[in-house]
Amino acid sequence: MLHAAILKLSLTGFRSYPAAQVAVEARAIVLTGPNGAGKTNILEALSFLSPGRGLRRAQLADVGHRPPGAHAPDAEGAPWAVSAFIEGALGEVRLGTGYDPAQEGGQRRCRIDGEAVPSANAFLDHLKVLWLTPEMDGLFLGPPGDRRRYLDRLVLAVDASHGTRVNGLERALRSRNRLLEENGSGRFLDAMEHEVAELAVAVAAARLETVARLSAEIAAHRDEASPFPFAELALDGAVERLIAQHPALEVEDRYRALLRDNRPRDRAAGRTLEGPHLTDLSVSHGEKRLPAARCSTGEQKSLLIGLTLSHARLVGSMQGLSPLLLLDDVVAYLDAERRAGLFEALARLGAQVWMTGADPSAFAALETAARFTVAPGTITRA
Ligand SMILES: Nc1ncnc2c1ncn2[C@@H]1O[C@H](COP(=O)(O)OP(=O)(O)OP(=O)(O)O)[C@@H](O)[C@H]1O
Repeated sequence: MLHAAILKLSLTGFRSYPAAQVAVEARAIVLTGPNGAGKTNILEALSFLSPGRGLRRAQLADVGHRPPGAHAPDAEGAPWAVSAFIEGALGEVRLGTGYDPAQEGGQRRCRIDGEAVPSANAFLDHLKVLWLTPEMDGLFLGPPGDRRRYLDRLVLAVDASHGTRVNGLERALRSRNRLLEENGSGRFLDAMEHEVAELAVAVAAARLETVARLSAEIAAHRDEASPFPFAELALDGAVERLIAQHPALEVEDRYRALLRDNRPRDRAAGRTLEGPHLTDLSVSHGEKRLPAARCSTGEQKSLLIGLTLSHARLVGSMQGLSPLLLLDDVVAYLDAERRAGLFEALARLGAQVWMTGADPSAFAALETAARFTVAPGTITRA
């Protein structure tokens, strides 16, 4: 299998970095430095080499560099850019992305080898970026929306058109809700619900397919010695239930009928009360057969690490190219056995992995890693 890799990364006006450059040739990259030094900022920059708002789900205007002590920035923020020379699915290529409030629209701009592309979706042909951050620790206890977003990122990495589908569904639902509120004509509502149902079934089917593939990937490796528990996954939602119970050809009609029947209820609620926009991803600890939310904090963390590794294997085997992995502050919290298990799993995966931590000694066992020291505004080879 081929392995995607960042060869060179350049940041301009990005978070704590007025300008920074990093050249790497290793499979494992370790960034260490004190709290607040700017380690996560580097991972965030890499996460912008994929669709979406990066691993912090940031507003574009917040990302541009603010010099220390500067007055509060204006709402539009400062321009910023991330550029990476990578070895990807189609060979060596330069991916560039950034934001400039002076440019019309204030959208994120993306380029491949200097040529503008419509969106970061185009990056998926070259590179998949997966991440695990401390903010995801609460995933199993938090609201379903967080798990749905997590699920959709899992799907997006194996099915590049999923983002467009999900956005389309959200737009169509907003239009339906507006029509209901305005007491729009039945004919318009019929047409809108037709669109909602088509997109809803496509979104639910793509999620179910990814969950099935991921479950198969987990099952294929569950007998391997690993310090990370295997996860059992399921989707809980109205359309998923229809897909499980009825022939594929009937599902869209049935969901459309449900929407029609629910009009009075949905109008009163001001939103659509059933559909894949409310689906939940349920995760259980495989050996213990216990919902993840009832596992200990450490077990939940281990489950997430195991899921991330399985997902990375799945993405790699589907694309023939292992993804880039970003592990923010993951290693420090693991005991020695789990740490060794993680390093072994990463070596087997072969993917390029960027890891952060405050304490360099946590990474001592990674003999071939490229090590960098991060301080406010700078990143230097250790
Ligand atoms: N737009 C910005 N301009 C300048 N500095 C910023 C901007 N956004 C965030 N920062 C600074 O970046 C720093 C946080 O960086 P980051 O989260 O990468 O730290 P870290 O090294 O990962 O820390 P920890 O070990 O605590 O996780 C903070 O000091 C914050 O003030």
